[in-house]
Amino acid sequence: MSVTLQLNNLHKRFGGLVAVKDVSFTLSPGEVVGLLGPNGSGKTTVMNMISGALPCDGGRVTVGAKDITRMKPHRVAKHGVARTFQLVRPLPTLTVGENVMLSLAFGHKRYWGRQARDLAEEKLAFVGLEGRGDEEVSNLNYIDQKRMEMARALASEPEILLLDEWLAGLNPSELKIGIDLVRHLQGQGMTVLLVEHIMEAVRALCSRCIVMRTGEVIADGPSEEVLSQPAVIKAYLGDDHA
Ligand SMILES: Nc1ncnc2c1ncn2[C@@H]1O[C@H](COP(=O)(O)OP(=O)(O)OP(=O)(O)O)[C@@H](O)[C@H]1O
Repeated sequence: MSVTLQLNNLHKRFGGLVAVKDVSFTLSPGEVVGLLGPNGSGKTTVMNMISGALPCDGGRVTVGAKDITRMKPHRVAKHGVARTFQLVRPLPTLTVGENVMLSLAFGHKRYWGRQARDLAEEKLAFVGLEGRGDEEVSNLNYIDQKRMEMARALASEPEILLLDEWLAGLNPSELKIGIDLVRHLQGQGMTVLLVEHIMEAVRALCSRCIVMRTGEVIADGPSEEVLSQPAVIKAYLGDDHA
């Protein structure tokens, strides 16, 4: 895995609201970086623009030498970028395995039939759902839905993974499983951009954090350093705590 994700002056407005303003940063191959900020600061909008779910109004997104700005999500996936969503959105009429196979059919490389089925099983085993490909999606509890969401993202064989609050809503023991899974991906060299409010997870996984406030990046650097900056504490907790 060897590609760099680069954002240059990304900009997005919704009517009169500037949701993302001149956001620039680069993720080196294999980095796991936290994208933090209070509610409404623009994190998901940034993820949406990288993944092609939202067109940007200005700026550029590149993966390696390839400009992926304004590409549709399925084309972005083909350039090695996958994402999970804040809310798990399985296709309920398909089985667990079929949900993963769908991503294989439209991913980075295309797989069909037997090969897709085998690969889906492999991805499901990786996330801890070994042998459960034929189950109804409705059988899955919350952590297993999260696992399936991760398997779907991994099915497109990404080099860069965008995790949008993937760990949210997990209980403490599930959180540990989730953190371990991301760590495992980290060990394989995956580049990860992690939007997360759970600081335990951020501290466990991210050596670097980028913090946004009202659409702008206000800090970017080593996690411990960034998280102790007065401007960051103020953004989260208000003036009295800075
Ligand atoms: N589709 C949209 N239409 C209009 N406004 C939007 C839209 N999506 C986001 N916004 C606004 O843009 C701003 C940034 O939202 P965004 O969801 O990116 O923030 P966030 O940092 O991800 O927040 P959270 O942590 O709550 O998920 C907010 O003011 C939000 O209300």
